[in-house]
Amino acid sequence: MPHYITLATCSLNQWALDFEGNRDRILQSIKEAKEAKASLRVGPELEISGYGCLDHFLENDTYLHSWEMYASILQNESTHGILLDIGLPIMHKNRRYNCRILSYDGKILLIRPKIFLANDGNYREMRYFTPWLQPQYVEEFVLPRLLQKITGQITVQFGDAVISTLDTCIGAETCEELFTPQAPHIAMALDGVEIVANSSGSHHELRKLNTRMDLITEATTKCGGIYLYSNQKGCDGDRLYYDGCALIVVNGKVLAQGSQFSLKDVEVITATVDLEDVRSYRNMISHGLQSRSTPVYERVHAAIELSPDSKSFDPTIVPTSPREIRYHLPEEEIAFGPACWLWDYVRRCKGSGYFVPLSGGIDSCATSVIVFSMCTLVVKEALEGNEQVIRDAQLVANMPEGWIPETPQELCNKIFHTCYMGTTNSSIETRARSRDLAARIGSYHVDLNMDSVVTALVSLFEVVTGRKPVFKVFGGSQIENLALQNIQARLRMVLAYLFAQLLPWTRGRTNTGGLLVLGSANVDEQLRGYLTKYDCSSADVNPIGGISKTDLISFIKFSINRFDLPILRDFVDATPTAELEPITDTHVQSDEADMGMSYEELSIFGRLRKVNKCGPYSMFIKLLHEWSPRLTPEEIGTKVKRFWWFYAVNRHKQTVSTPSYHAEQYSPDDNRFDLRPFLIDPSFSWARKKIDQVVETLEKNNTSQLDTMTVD
Ligand SMILES: Nc1ncnc2c1ncn2[C@@H]1O[C@H](COP(=O)(O)OP(=O)(O)OC[C@H]2O[C@@H]([n+]3cccc(C(=O)O)c3)[C@H](O)[C@@H]2O)[C@@H](O)[C@H]1O
Ligand SMILES: Nc1ncnc2c1ncn2[C@@H]1O[C@H](COP(=O)(O)OP(=O)(O)OP(=O)(O)O)[C@@H](O)[C@H]1O
Ligand SMILES: NC(=O)CC[C@H](N)C(=O)O
Repeated sequence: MPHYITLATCSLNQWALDFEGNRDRILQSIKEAKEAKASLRVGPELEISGYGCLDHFLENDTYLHSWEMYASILQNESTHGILLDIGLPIMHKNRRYNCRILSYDGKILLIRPKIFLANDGNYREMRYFTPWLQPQYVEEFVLPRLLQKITGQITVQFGDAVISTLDTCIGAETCEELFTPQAPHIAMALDGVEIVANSSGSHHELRKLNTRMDLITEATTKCGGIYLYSNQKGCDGDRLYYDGCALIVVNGKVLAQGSQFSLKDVEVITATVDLEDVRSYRNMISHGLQSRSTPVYERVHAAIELSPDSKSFDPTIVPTSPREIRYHLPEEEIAFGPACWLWDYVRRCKGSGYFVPLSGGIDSCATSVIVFSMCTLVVKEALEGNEQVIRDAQLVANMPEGWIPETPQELCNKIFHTCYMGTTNSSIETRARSRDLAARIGSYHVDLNMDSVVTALVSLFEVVTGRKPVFKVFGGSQIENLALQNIQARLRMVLAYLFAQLLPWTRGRTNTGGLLVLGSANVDEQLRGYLTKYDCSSADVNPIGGISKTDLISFIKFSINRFDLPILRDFVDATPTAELEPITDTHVQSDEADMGMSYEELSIFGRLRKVNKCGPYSMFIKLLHEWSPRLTPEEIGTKVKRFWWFYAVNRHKQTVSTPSYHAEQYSPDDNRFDLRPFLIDPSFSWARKKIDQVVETLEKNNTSQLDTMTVD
């Protein structure tokens, strides 16, 4: 006889410290879960405070307000009649824990603290929370008086227990715990827990979703059981975009999957599952054998039924069928992730739109296409009647109630401003590409010449010092050549802020704020330091600062058809150039020639440095194997040494790099992700000696095979 149970999980666009907004989204998700007749609802990690509060988790107010919001949820009778699993930070015995509270009908059943905290890459949970670290251990927790009054309970269980209802058993695993070698769901499954609810705050990274999906499907393929995955979504106040993708999986098969990128603040997914499927799947010898030696969880008994009475067959309850997992292409991830992040950013900071210096090159073009993608998403959602999106669009565009944008171009024209800032070194091609792209996406475009400003500053310098710098092509030194480039680049930044502040005013919008300036330095040029400090790379936010040049080019190619922008073909075909040096018959500036390495090589160096944690010497050894015999050991050594040289001399630029959407595993973001000193001896003298020694030995032996030699 089947035992059908309907379960709900969700993705919520929570915002750090937006206690009331977060509470309202939680209430909405509970409402939708109940409407779908679900008997259990799980929400994202720390959903009451928002996951990304960072050092605000050290403030007692965060704990107080979280309890206050939680109390208002429990008090609200519309939240009764469903088992709730809600995330919030809790103080216990003067220690701060990352917790979930399981409750039913206004009574708390269990507080489950996170056992294994996330503490690598972007995560620093150990800075704010104490890990519970003791699986299966439970203590008593005295409720705050506010909660005592509401629940009539004085103490509740606090620790790693599970909930036993009249018909099934439910356990909680929190985000990172799924990623650990000995994940809690294993012991829980072996001890008879049938439903594992995972509450997460997990961010987007290009090509990462399958790691999460593989872990969940593998967990339930091996252990059997139902896995309910909930995740935060959106920009909650930082460089990360949490990418939702709530999931319901049973015995390795996906039954429901939420969207990874969307502008819906609340997204609930549900599935109806037969508990008997779990029981028969687990009827395997190996499962039975290992269950004899597994630890036993304390059970908190709740006299409630989550599945309807199985004696009376109800033909209206239909089990959900399995479906394929859906993944986006990396190009789609670039189109939608940063676009959703930008929308949250501009609406949450009550901005009037964005401004980008549009050069006619790939990077600022990609930035503009991402803004266009944002407008496409907003218009689609508005036309489908999403009230929140309509309200936000009216506020950002400074339009009256009742206005709904009908095309992405219409919205773009109101909120997106592009500006070509030409000099005598600019070409007609880049100017035309900027103008044509702007016309196609509908942005409000300004085309200006700034030679008079550059000349004014250089003349001032001449008057003060009596010296006149000249470009290298006209006989100047390297130092003069760089200074003349940098002054153009830096003045563009000053003009960008001036125009961003005043353009809305020139368009008659006197009662709105300025525009946010977008930067468009990609991950590779930041890593190499191929940018002028405090030029257009110094902006308010940068949607592509975590994306590699090679991925950006694929994204632009993909966008030609995806967004019907044939003009993008011209951007792809053009050679990347800064256009800061005079063009002569024999000289046209080019990025890769300037940098002394290709963008493809930069991606390889970047990955080895950050992801594989290589220093110069081990990077050289790895590349020796990969690049021989195409390159000689000496050539490989020279490339590696050159990369580390430029990385080190330019590292200081990362300390002021514009906050970027985190997208890439090898991001050099100094402020959150890639913590390094910024005063580094670029010669790496000892590593250099070791590299030279290997090169010398290999050349003496006339071989590129490392295994035929020994090095000290
Ligand atoms: N160790 C250190 N710690 C802290 N700050 C340090 C520093 N060393 C220099 N600095 C500061 O940094 C300044 C040097 O940096 P910066 O002014 O940026 O100048 P710099 O890095 O010397 O030159 C700019 C680089 O960007 C390239 N570029 C220029 C323009 C456009 C593009 C493009 O992508 O299209 C590329 C150009 O070819 C060159 O490689 C120094 O004057 C000093 O103020
Ligand atoms: N002529 C220009 N007009 C407007 N903005 C410019 C111009 N040249 C450069 N910029 C701005 O300065 C940024 C850095 O300039 P740079 O020449 O280094 O371009 P890049 O990093 O190769 O990017 P892109 O591919 O967008 O040209 C550009 O992304 C753009 O925002
Ligand atoms: N909040 C967490 O525990 C997140 C950690 C996990 N490694 C992730 O990226 O999803």
